[in-house]
Amino acid sequence: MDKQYKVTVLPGDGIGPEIVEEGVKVLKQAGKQFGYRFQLDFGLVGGGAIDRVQTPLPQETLRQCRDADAVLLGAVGGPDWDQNPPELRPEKALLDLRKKLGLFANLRPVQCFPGLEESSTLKKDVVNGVDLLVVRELTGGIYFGEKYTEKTGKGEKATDTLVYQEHEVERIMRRGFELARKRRKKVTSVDKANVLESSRLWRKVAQRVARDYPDVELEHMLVDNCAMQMIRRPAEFDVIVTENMFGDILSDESAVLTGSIGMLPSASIGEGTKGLYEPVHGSAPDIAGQGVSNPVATILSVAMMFRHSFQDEEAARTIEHAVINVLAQGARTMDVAVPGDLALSTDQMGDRVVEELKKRQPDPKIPVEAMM
Ligand SMILES: NC(=O)C1=CN([C@@H]2O[C@H](COP(=O)(O)OP(=O)(O)OC[C@H]3O[C@@H](n4cnc5c(N)ncnc54)[C@H](O)[C@@H]3O)[C@@H](O)[C@H]2O)C=CC1
Ligand SMILES: CC(C)CC(=O)C(=O)O
Ligand SMILES: [Mg+2]
Repeated sequence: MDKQYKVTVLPGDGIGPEIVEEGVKVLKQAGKQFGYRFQLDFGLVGGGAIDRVQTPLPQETLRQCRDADAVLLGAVGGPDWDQNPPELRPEKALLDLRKKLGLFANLRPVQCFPGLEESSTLKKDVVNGVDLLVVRELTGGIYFGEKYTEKTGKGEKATDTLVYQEHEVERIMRRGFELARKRRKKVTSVDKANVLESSRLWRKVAQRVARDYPDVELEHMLVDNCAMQMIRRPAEFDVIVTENMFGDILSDESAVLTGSIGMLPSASIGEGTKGLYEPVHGSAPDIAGQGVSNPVATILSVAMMFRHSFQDEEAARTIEHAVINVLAQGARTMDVAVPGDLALSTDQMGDRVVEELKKRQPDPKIPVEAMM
């Protein structure tokens, strides 16, 4: 009897549709190999939704996502909508979706895969062996606080507020410690406690939660220092737990460790198994429509979907190994190619992963300890 799941697919804007197409290919192939029957529902989101139905997150899309076991999203945004008012910004769809689905934990694994050390602009011995996980709080902080602009005698004044409640910090911190337990048992809690009140609460909660995990080491690091250490000695990090905006910025920075932002997947999860899976990058308007974008971040996000939403570590691992193998064979899209490489197009890269996946039957020798 096949395992049945509903997956809502939201391609979005810019390179979104092209990378999602490759993600769906891999989803279908892995589904075939591991005994799944998927119901795929495609929906509108972001700029495309604004153009069609005058809202970035249509009610119908929200319903499709609520109804699904998992959501696969490409990216939203682009210059066409940059001058829109806040309610009509494509990015608002993402914030609303995360909040309304209760997806407070954003997991962003960062690994430098064998062979890609050359693609990083950092020295080989710095990126060698990098394997860290950014656990980013996703439904609080400055992205969700009250914001407004007012006119004053001295010109316009703009306000954004950064608010965290203790329970919001506690649940993300616990998630980070639980994940660290399955990894190398170290949590780096990143804050700006020398300046911000919300960071002082963050640090206090981190210390309290740490008492329940005596087997996990806790270190605190200020975010400015973390930004430096991440490209100075990245292999020393295991799990980084941090608030929404710091996590957003640090995870883009970590792309340098992997060779490209096109290599970074993410899973946004809450209390249950429902999740939203999307690459860390945006809609890349500068390369959209050329068929040169890297679909690996989206494909690895599909692997995370198998791991978290379908609780299928073996299928997740098999997809990840297929990616690792094709990279080891020299398959590269433009963003990770080095001089001498013949860069593959987006769909050629997706096809290579699918072909590699077909070769691998479920492999009992794959270690089952969780990657994240
Ligand atoms: N989750 C989402 O939907 C996100 C959306 N955005 C939106 O995307 C738009 C563009 O934002 P940017 O700041 O330019 O960030 P971006 O991540 O879209 O692009 C930054 C750079 O990375 C490159 N890049 C990104 N993904 C790539 C891939 N898969 N393969 C190869 N190269 C890739 C781009 O070509 C660009 O040079 C904006 O409207 C922004 O608001 C930004 C971040 C996240
Ligand atoms: C609202 C998004 C565009 C924020 C972002 O850059 C991200 O989640 O990575
Ligand atoms: Mg971002």
